[in-house]
Amino acid sequence: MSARIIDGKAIAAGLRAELKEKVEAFGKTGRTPGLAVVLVGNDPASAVYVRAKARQTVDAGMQSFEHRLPEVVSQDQLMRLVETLNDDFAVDGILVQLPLPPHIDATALLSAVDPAKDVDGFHPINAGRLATGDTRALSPCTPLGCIHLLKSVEPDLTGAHAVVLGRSNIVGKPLAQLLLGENCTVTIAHSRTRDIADLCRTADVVVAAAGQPEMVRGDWIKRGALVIDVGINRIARDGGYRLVGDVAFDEVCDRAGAITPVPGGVGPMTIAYLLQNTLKAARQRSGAAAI
Ligand SMILES: Nc1nc2c(c(=O)[nH]1)N[C@@H](CN(C=O)c1ccc(C(=O)N[C@@H](CCC(=O)O)C(=O)O)cc1)CN2
Repeated sequence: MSARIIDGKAIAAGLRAELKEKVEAFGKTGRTPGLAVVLVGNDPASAVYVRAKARQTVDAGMQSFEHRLPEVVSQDQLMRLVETLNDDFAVDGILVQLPLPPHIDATALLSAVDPAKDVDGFHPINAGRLATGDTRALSPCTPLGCIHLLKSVEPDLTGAHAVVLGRSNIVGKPLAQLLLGENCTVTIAHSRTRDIADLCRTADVVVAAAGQPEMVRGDWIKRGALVIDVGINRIARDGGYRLVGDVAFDEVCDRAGAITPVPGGVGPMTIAYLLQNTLKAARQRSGAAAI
């Protein structure tokens, strides 16, 4: 059996088309949603993602504000920029692109973002809202994208055993909360988990967000399980570079019921949900009903 391939690129394009119509409708209230993105330093991958975010924001009919700062920017300068964006009425969403240089205290900076504009969903208030099931939560974009991809194959995940590989604040922990909200039984596994392959073999859903190239092997996967690959790893192969996920794709394809590819799986959904969160923030700030 070969797994169904979940086409995140196409699903994200569909989401953005729907969003554009909602943005147009929101525009009738007299406002255009605005997203501010802060990029620090010269990381080439971050520059690509920020360019894609700005382009897709404008394509969706929203305003894009880009702030590029040199690698040597100070914590104080960044804190002041965030405060300025918090106070700017035209800015509905603020995103600080990660990773930040090591001299920056990312936790302090992300906690300075107004929770109402925190379209990355990284602020402790939004993490708390997600954990308590508060619908006002702005939740992290990659986990939202993962849930959407899973539900495109299996709309009702009730009772499924989901194993999340990785416990980051950005993906693993919020994804576990979202899966609980879908009535899954959730296990979070990490680098200290024992017998991780055996654990995965009990899973109906495996989400790999461990940052380890091709860590999940074919014989870890129960036949018919759904596999979501969050990893994006650039590895040297055949004299060049190749993008691979945290899942050994060809092996897992032989056993899984459905699987996301890398590239073209979870990645495009992250930006689609950033745009969704920006509209949600704009609507909540203007007192309109949440999307
Ligand atoms: N503030 C944030 N920083 C980072 C986040 C985030 O959600 N918020 N996530 C990642 C980077 N990221 C968005 O910022 C992101 C990563 C990958 C993709 C994507 O579409 N990837 C393509 C492959 C592109 C390539 O060739 O590299 C794919 O998977 O098809 C979009 C967004 C870390 N930082």
